[in-house]
Amino acid sequence: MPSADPSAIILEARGLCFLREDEPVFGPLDFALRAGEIALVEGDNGSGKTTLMRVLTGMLRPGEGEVRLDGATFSLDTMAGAVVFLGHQLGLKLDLSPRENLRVSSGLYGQREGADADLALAEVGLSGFEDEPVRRLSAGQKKRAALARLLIVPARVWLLDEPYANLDREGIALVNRLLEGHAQRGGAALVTSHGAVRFAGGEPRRIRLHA
Ligand SMILES: Nc1ncnc2c1ncn2[C@@H]1O[C@H](COP(=O)(O)OP(=O)(O)OP(=O)(O)O)[C@@H](O)[C@H]1O
Repeated sequence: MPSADPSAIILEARGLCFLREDEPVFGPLDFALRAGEIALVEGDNGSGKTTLMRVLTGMLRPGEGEVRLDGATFSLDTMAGAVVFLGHQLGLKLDLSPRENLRVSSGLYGQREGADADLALAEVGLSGFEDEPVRRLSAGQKKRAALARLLIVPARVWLLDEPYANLDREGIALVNRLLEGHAQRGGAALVTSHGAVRFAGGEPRRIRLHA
């Protein structure tokens, strides 16, 4: 990951809209996320927070406007490996263990220099559960297993849809710790949350969606 250059825009949306049956779900939306920045995406139920995340990963095509990564127009090629999405569906293979799931993730998205699966699992509080099939883990432990992926893959942009859901107070602090470390390494993140979020670094940037 490059060192943090606070002036470098990593992810940018310009006049971004998503249309469903010609009706806008959100937008037009403009924002620029720089290295080391974390922004909270806010909006009422149904305002399009999850849809925005899906557009930014390339799973959905924007109706209008564009997404830029490092100044280049979005394409699945430029996003691959640079962006990681953690959504309501955690993307875990239930028959595999947390350790095996991390191996699958690094096979698909690459591995950050110096990343270590067991250290990542210890950091998210899953020591002793490394080899347990994921289906036997609690909802909070499953969430932690998915969060460990963030410590393994090299992506500079994290898109986290409701990362605090199913987590206790300690888990919420863990998410904040992961975000803080990511920002310090020069990464950027967009986070949605229904609850109040307290980032250790103070008030987060806010991107507001209107239903
Ligand atoms: N697959 C779909 N087909 C049709 N409409 C959909 C689909 N997914 C979402 N929608 C609609 O698109 C709008 C935006 O949904 P989205 O899930 O992005 O909102 P959200 O802000 O994430 O909501 P919440 O806060 O409730 O999670 C809503 O009106 C929703 O009903």
